[in-house]
Amino acid sequence: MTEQPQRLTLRRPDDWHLHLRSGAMLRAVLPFTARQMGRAIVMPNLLPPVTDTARARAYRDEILAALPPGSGFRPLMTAYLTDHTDADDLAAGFRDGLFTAVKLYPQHATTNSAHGVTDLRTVAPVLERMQEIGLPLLVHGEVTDPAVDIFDREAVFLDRVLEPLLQRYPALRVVLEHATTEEAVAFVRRHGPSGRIGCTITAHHLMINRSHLFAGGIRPHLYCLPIAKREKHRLALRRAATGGEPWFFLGTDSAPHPVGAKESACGCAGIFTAATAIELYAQVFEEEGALDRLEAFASLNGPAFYRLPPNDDRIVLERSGTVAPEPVAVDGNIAVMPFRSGERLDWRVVEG
Ligand SMILES: NC(=O)N[C@@H](CC(=O)O)C(=O)O
Ligand SMILES: [Zn+2]
Ligand SMILES: [Zn+2]
Repeated sequence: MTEQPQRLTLRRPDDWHLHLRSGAMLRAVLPFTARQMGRAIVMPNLLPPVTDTARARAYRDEILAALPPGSGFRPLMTAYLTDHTDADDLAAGFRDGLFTAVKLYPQHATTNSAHGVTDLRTVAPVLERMQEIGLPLLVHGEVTDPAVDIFDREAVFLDRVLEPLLQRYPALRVVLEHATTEEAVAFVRRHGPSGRIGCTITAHHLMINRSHLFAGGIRPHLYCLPIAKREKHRLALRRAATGGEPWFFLGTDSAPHPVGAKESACGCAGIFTAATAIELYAQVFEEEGALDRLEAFASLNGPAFYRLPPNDDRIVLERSGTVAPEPVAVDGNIAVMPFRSGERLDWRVVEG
């Protein structure tokens, strides 16, 4: 039997799917990510959404101003695709290094998606431009057809929307965000070798299945979109994340909401995992006997897809473990609940 490692040194990871929000919420949650991650793809679903270069610049400035002193964290900005997106403005933002990607929210698919795209045909000129200049499209991959069962919305999206999209735009680079099903894993594997598809996997979808949402009563803090699926899907995601294939990479989809908005008759979708993101992934990789593959998933595969260099510096994790924090104060009596709050995790970040 090999001895368990006590310390783990990793090239500093990045978070390729993150919600930072704005104002007091941003100031409360950003330090957690900035402590661990070198960069993050920052989601644009604010109210109002970040739809153009002017808003993205202002949002980036707000994020930079909220960083702890001396932090080297870099936000990578995204544009929220709408029926009215201006392709020239996006292209200028990409050329100037402001935009790293464009985000597709099918209208009403998830939190703050009311301005999302109603029909992909409307944005055809924008997608053509993106494929021409190499600007990646990030997708929330769920159909919004209310006739489709919520647990099937991702799998149906792959057939009805994503496969035709990849065919119609043969050079468009796409990231399927927050994959939750074995169908998504198979889809990404099938297209992965073309080099044009990436896929983020969250820590929580590696840890919970749909039964956890109802364990002993309804668990609003485990509600997110796409919703957690059956156990067989969780196991497929674990094999994908830990299997060493380069098209799967870390994206927490950490999505903070005030506790009151979660613990409600109509609770918001989103799980706040940023406080212990890398610790959660380390735990999963160790359980799968794949700690040696954590660095590729967390720190190398994402930059390779985005054609960026990996981070130069490193973080150190130690087996002494940690306890996921108590609710994090935001403003007045508003707080946000960390995933696994109060529970013990096996690893802790000690340097970085
Ligand atoms: N994942 C979620 O459940 N919620 C995200 C939106 C999203 O990523 O779909 C949010 O902004 O709260
Ligand atoms: Zn989403
Ligand atoms: Zn998200």
